[in-house]
Amino acid sequence: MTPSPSSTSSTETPLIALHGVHVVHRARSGGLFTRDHVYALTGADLTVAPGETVGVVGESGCGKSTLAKVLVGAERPVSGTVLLRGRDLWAMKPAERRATVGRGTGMVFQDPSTALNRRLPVRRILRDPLDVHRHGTPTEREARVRELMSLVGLPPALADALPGQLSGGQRQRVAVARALALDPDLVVADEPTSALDVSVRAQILNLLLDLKERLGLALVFVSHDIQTVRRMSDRVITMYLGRIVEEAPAGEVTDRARHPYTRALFSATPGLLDPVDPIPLTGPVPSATRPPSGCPFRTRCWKATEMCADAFPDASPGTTPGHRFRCHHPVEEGRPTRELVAQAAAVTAGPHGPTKPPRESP
Ligand SMILES: Nc1ncnc2c1ncn2[C@@H]1O[C@H](COP(=O)(O)OP(=O)(O)OP(=O)(O)O)[C@@H](O)[C@H]1O
Repeated sequence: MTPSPSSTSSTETPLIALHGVHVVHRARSGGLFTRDHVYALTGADLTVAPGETVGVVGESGCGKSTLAKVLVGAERPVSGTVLLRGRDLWAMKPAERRATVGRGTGMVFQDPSTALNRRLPVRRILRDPLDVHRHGTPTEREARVRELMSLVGLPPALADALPGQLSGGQRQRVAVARALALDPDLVVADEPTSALDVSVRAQILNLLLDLKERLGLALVFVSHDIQTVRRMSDRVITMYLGRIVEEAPAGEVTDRARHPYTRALFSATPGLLDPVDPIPLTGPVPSATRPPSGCPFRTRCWKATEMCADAFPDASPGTTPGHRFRCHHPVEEGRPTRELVAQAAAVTAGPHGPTKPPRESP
């Protein structure tokens, strides 16, 4: 999508902007590289404004984690630019990039058990980024560690605990504190609660929202849990097979989304819409090593025509600011989901038969 002022909430410089970003991996099979390539992210354009919360949804393997890693400079695009406060990350020398990314962004990963060094006590885990980036004096670093623990609700007594001695929720609080150590403007949380017990998920989500408000952070939140993404975000990005196909204000994304895939995805989320069957789609998700030409969703889309095979559509604006979609045959404005279910059911009985988009478990 061509970046436009509509993709940020105001005319201020975006905190981070991706322009035409492509990420391609060598495919692996049984641990060995093959000759195939995985098109993990294709032509991604995205801006995040200071203080904004952007949710990212899409089926497994659509490129959400890749997008998250690109945003924190952990994945180098094969082409395209990543601008942090207007500065091109990949045009910088490595040391400058590490410093810029380290101070400007923080990342919270899915599983704190693997993301934290098991041999280091909490105090050392939190000091590490401060030491690496030579933040203040040693005394100030110790004070910052205490401040971070208090910020995320960890009692000081846990400073000498090892990750293995903490509960899952406490470990994720340590991971959040580490992401905040250098006072970043942007935190990217990639499935921050999916490895946690259901009972502590809400606590971690509330912590992230609270910190975001108190510290004025921008938050990019990747999750399979569509309900939560919608509740937490200002804007929701829908991805399909490496492409950003729609971005919409969170209040619009359920039944005012214009991309057929977004509508199908949300129709398959239990409890989100009035009782309505999922929109049936044709066949499985194609392989990311051989994405269909043009619009990658066309092989499953009930609205696809020949033109969808020719070119990936340009971005079209929705009627509200911040709403953009890429579809040759968008869903008509305001068309109820139940009518789309009937429409799709009438055309998806192809050779593969209709399939439901998979229900992603929270
Ligand atoms: N390092 C890598 N080497 C090879 N392929 C990769 C690598 N990282 C990701 N991929 C592939 O790139 C595609 C996008 O992966 P990514 O992890 O970004 O998707 P995702 O939407 O986050 O998936 P999930 O929801 O399952 O975590 C997938 O096909 C994945 O198998």
